[in-house]
Amino acid sequence: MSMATEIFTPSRHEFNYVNVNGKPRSENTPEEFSLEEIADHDNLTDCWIVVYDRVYDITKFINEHPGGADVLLEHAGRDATIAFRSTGHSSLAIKTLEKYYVGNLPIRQRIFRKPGGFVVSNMPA
Ligand code: HEM
Repeated sequence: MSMATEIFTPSRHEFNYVNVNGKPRSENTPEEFSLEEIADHDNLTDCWIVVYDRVYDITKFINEHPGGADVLLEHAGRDATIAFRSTGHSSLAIKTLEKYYVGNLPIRQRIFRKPGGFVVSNMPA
């Protein structure tokens, strides 16, 4: 057992999310991407955004967005939660988003969704 594993004793909830070596614990555990890593996906041919602590690869959606490609590219590689929310998107938009879900922010970088199912938004938990 490594030193890190001995020191790190996650709670029951954290156990499902956090990993010591940066890799998913299992196939069922959503992958985690840090804001630093997400920032590399910031262009028309490789575009990720964050909405409510979830990570979306919207590369294939950019040219289909009813609100235009430009507003999405302004948020490429960044958190788009405020823009997404303030535009008053419909439930169809939220459903559309789910098609492009690739993973979550690590716990330490989350704002809305905390271990234990605590959710500070009306987005699906
Ligand atoms: C990947 C994330 C996004 C998805 C899946 C998405 C999806 C949609 C959908 C389906 C619509 C049609 C209206 C509706 O159903 O609400 C729409 C409209 C719109 N979106 Fe987004 N959107 C996203 C991100 C954004 C962002 C970051 C902005 C930035 C401000 C934005 C700005 C707009 C605007 C201005 C419209 C209205 C267009 C019009 O009525 O002419 N969207 N979006």
